[in-house]
Amino acid sequence: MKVVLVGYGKMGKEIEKILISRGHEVVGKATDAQPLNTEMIKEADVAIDFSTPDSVINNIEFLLKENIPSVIGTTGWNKSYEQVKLWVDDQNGALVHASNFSVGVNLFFKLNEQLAQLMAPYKEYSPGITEIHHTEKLDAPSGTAITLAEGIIENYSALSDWYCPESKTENDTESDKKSKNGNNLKINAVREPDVKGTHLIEYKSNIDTLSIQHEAHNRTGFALGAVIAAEWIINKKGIFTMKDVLQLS
Ligand SMILES: NC(=O)C1=CN([C@@H]2O[C@H](COP(=O)(O)OP(=O)(O)OC[C@H]3O[C@@H](n4cnc5c(N)ncnc54)[C@H](O)[C@@H]3O)[C@@H](O)[C@H]2O)C=CC1
Ligand SMILES: O=C(O)C1=N[C@H](C(=O)O)C[C@H](O)C1
Repeated sequence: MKVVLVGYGKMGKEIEKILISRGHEVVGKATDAQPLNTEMIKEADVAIDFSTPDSVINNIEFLLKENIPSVIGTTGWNKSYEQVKLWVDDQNGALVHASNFSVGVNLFFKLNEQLAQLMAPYKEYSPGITEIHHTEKLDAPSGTAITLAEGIIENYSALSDWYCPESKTENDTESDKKSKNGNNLKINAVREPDVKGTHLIEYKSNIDTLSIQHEAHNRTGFALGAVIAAEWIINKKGIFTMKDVLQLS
């Protein structure tokens, strides 16, 4: 397949290696210096976007108008989800998005939901999420941590929402940062040099702590998952997630 890379940073470069190893061709690379344009997508079968929270919505709108199926890995745009869904429907387009494209994290999402169901009756335990990423990351909490929080909240009736004291990009008002009432799940967002992505779920009581963790050792899993999603989305119509690609629903 012929692919346009939208964003050619840490992830764009990793995806290029996987594309070439699977016999695909990169026909365009959009960056902040050279944004998407009609010339760049002329030959493309599909676009893979790992850009920035500020640029991704314009990129999605452009790709839908140009009828190019897209894989969206960029995080930090959850508040625009309903708008994007409408655009996909209106344009009869094709888009697959995921806060995390790695197979390991998608299995971890399932495990997280099952653990929340198991823990829900035991009120002596308090759940919490910690995510650790590299210091260049623009959004906090991570998209993966938000998906994990939603998975807990859906299966754990004592919780109604999440909050993150270090919140950036979307929930960045002072009231969001302080909204730590009893029904809210705390996400700690930690930034350390060169960390690829670690997510820790803990249920703490006075007696003990139960925990599950996913730690990415490199970016290969994210990139491979995104390429598998690109191979899958061609000739489909609608809005999908990695759950659909992996048939984990
Ligand atoms: N869903 C997943 O599995 C994963 C998602 N991500 C997400 O992917 C995104 C990118 O991550 P990195 O590659 O680490 O960031 P990065 O900072 O290394 O690269 C970002 C790229 O976006 C480009 N860019 C900026 N404005 C643009 C525009 N208007 N049009 C096109 N490109 C533009 C920059 O020039 C740069 O090449 C982040 O939102 C991150 O959270 C990262 C890893 C895995
Ligand atoms: O920015 C990153 O690096 C990552 N972002 C994604 C997220 O926000 O969850 C996925 C992964 O954790 C790496």
